[in-house]
Amino acid sequence: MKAAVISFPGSNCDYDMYYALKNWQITPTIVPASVTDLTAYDVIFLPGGFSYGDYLRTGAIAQFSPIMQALQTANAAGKLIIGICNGFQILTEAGLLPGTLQTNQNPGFICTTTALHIVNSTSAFSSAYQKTDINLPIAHGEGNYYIDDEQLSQLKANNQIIFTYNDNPNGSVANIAGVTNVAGNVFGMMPHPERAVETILNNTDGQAFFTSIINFLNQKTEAVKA
Ligand SMILES: NC(=O)CC[C@H](N)C(=O)O
Repeated sequence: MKAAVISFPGSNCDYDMYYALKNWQITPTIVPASVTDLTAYDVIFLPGGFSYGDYLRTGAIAQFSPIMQALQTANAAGKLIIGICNGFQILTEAGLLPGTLQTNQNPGFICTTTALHIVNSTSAFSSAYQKTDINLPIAHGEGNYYIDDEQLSQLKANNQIIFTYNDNPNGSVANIAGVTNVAGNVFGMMPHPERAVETILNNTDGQAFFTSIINFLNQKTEAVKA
């Protein structure tokens, strides 16, 4: 199983993600945002950070990177595309995920651990969780998820909301922390599962996130073979 971890100028969680993925049956490669072909990869991760210094608006410049056309192609092929924090911001800016990430309701950078509720436990990103509530680190200044009422109804009707905050730290509409696209192959979340994969980190609640993805990819491979 091959994973691309896209590195934008200003990404700072690319090696955290690379390190986390190495614990699973997955071979990660750091791929610069100047690359235009992602066909070699089974799953694509957009890590956290401050791509292009968060200038103009977070993710606003990254959406014009050469890699974005390859991401659109990967999406059309139904590949899993996962954005964490800044990656989530980039995916909304690029129109690959609905909604947008705004400045936190109380402006300022929040760096803490927060409780999340798993709303949809059957997705490719949550199916391995054995519990309904988990704790994950957050670290962002623009994590306030906004979506209008009409699109929010669609998110709910299609089960696209995967994680919500128990104690909404940034003012997100409907406490939303992580969503998928309609097809369920593109996912973004503000919290950082890659920072919660080992006991030495004092939090292993991110493990089942990666296990869910691996299980999904393995089932997909088995289905193709059959
Ligand atoms: N950890 C991150 O990815 C930072 C996210 C983003 N640039 C913000 O501050 O909102």
